[in-house]
Order: sequence, then C-alpha cells, then structure tokens
Amino acid sequence: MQLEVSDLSVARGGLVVLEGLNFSLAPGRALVLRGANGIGKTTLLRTIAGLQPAVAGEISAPPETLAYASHADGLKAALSARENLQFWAAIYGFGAERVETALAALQLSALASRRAAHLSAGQKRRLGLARMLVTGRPVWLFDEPTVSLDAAAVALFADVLRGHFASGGSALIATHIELGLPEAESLDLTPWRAARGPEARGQAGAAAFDPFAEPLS
Ligand SMILES: Nc1ncnc2c1ncn2[C@@H]1O[C@H](COP(=O)(O)OP(=O)(O)OP(=O)(O)O)[C@@H](O)[C@H]1O
Repeated sequence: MQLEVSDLSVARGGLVVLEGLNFSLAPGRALVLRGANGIGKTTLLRTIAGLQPAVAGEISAPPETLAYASHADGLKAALSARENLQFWAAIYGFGAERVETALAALQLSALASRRAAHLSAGQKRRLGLARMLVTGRPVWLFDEPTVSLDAAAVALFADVLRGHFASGGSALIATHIELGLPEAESLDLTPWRAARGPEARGQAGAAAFDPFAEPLS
C-alpha cells in the first residue's frame, strides 16, 4: 500500500505548523522524519493516523491500512504483556498465534506473564512495538520508537522493521536517534515549517486550546 501525502498542511493548537508538504512512501520502504524539536513531526504523524484533521491537502492511504505507535505505548498496566497483545490482536481480528509470534519477535516471551506495570521502560517500549505486529496493517507510523531502548533492542527493532518491509510493509518514523537502518530515506521537514506557526509566535500559540491534544505522559 502506497502512502501519498499531497500539499498537506497540519496544525496544533489552532496554528499551522507545517504547510504544503508532499512525499510518498512505497511498500517495502522506510522514511525517517527529521527536524528540530517542535517543528511538527508528532502533529504530522497524528494527522496521517487520522487522530486530527488536516488543515489542507490529501493523505491517500485508507485509514484501515495504517497503524500508529505514539510516544505512549498504549498499554494497560494491570494486564500482562501477553494479555495486552491479546487485547489488541482481538481488536484487529487476530488470534493467539500472532500474539506469540509478536512476543517472540521482540524477545518478550519470557516476560509474557508479567504485568505491564512491572515491566522496565525499555521492556514496555518493546511491548508497544510488538503491538504493531498484531495489527496486521501494512503502513506503520512511529513517533520516537527507540526511546528507552538499549543498543541490542534498537537492533532488534531494525530487524523487525526489515521483516515488515520484506512482506511489503512500510514505516514512517519520527526520530532524532540513529536507527541502524541505512536503507531508510530521510525527510527533513525544515523547508515546510509554517511561517506563522507556534515557534514563530511563541507561548501564545503553544498555549492555545487543542481538543485533539494527547495528555502529557
Ligand atoms: N496541545 C497543544 N496545543 C498547542 N500547541 C501545541 C500542542 N501540542 C504541541 N504544540 C506545539 O505544536 C508544535 C509542534 O509540536 P510537535 O509535537 O508536533 O513537534 P515535534 O516535531 O514532534 O517535536 P519533538 O521533536 O520535540 O518531539 C510545537 O511548537 C508545540 O509546542
């Protein structure tokens, strides 16, 4: 499934942060979003994921082809690692086999019975990444996926992505961290920074009410 973004403008807190953005992401490919803090990477991912409306422009991929892993891992603290994945697998229409495959892929099988609340930060992050495997969706959107991961887990994540690409999947990844994926293309968002976005206007813009805001974690 090809993701096409055409002439897209996105806003946060009622102010446009990026405007006139064009790019495409083909099956089997990775695109890394770069740009300074606050430029709008999270806002762009949230817009593509359908969590907030675009100000202008087109996003071509049907919503049911997309899966989004935000800063938060989307985990239920009281459920075990396995139960968390079973919850998500049921939502996406998959069964136990897919859950066990995802646990194994992120080296979580030995921790499968541990409550998410008792996992370390990096283990939680691995579980959040395993969640993407039980969606069965081809276009993965990641916001800083490797925060809290040690070097071995970053390499594991790169391996999981390569498996996904080999089966025709793709990934759009906002990160400041080197992923060890030399085959990924990168897109610096700086040229599309809106002239009158929050950074230009200062705190007045950043403090505006945003009904689509994620709670701070
Ligand atoms: N709820 C909100 N209300 C108003 N402005 C917001 C809100 N959330 C974010 N912003 C502002 O929108 C702009 C874009 O934020 P965004 O989180 O998309 O940037 P980012 O590129 O992902 O940054 P980082 O690299 O720091 O994660 C920033 O200037 C930010 O201060």
